[in-house]
Amino acid sequence: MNEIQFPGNLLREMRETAPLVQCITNYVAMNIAANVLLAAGASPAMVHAEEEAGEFAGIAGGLTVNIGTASPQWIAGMKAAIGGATAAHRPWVFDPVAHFATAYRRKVTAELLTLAPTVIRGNASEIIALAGGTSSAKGVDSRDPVELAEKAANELARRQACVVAVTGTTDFVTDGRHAARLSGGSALMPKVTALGCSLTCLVGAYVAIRPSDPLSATVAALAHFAVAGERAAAGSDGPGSFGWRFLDALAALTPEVLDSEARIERL
Ligand SMILES: Nc1ncnc2c1ncn2[C@@H]1O[C@H](COP(=O)(O)OP(=O)(O)O)[C@@H](O)[C@H]1O
Ligand SMILES: Cc1ncsc1CCOP(=O)(O)O
Ligand SMILES: [Mg+2]
Repeated sequence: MNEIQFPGNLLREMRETAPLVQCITNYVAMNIAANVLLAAGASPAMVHAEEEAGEFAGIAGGLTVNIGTASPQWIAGMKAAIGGATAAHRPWVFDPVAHFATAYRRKVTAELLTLAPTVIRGNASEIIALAGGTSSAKGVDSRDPVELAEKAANELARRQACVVAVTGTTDFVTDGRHAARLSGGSALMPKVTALGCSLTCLVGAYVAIRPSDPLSATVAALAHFAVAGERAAAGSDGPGSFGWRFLDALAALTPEVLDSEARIERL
């Protein structure tokens, strides 16, 4: 048993405070991630230019950084934003999309990891490779089960002194001392592009609400996705209708239903 908080109170605060979240994500994800944050109750802003990203990070409650379609100018914007967030004592969340795929991605990932992310969120293949193991992935989609990534996640969390979230059929979250497994969601979720990237942005929103407890905040974000995903899948014909039903389900979810339907196993 551990101290991970129930997610309902955090969702209530999300709706009351609508935290401003600076999202530096990829071209594929920008629109869906902004809609996911609005549906959940947060206020997204996609601000990535080096000239303004650091300044903006000082007014945002949290920052998220995603290397899915990164290029040198974007990396400069990410580093400026992380510098601004760090100076303002704001949390930042890292999504290492397919970081193992090319030498360029490996280099920028190594650089960003030295800047002390508060949370790392990735799929199982990404987390296994980030911890130094061999993953089976070829691109942005995972080809490894989450269970295989749990040890890697714990090692990475201890090495980086941060929270690590691994997502897939089940999810696993750890800070290297306490951990949780979450079930729920739907097999339709990986059939809609950039839902993982959008989840990373939602982790940024919850961590903005609870910067002092990033483990509970990350669990709350994953629980919000898992319950909304399960509810949305119930009436869906396929990825298309799931996509809009999922946004509706994120918005309709109440703190009470979140607490009663979230399946969180505290480890
Ligand atoms: N087979 C599945 N069953 C239930 N939920 C899933 C499944 N695959 C992914 N998810 C959910 O989809 C969301 C995105 O996770 P994932 O697909 O692992 O990220 P990524 O898009 O970065 O690869 C998470 O909320 C995760 O729990
Ligand atoms: C398809 C694609 N290509 C580069 S980034 C990206 C989106 C990946 O999104 P996710 O990691 O959430 O599946
Ligand atoms: Mg991803």
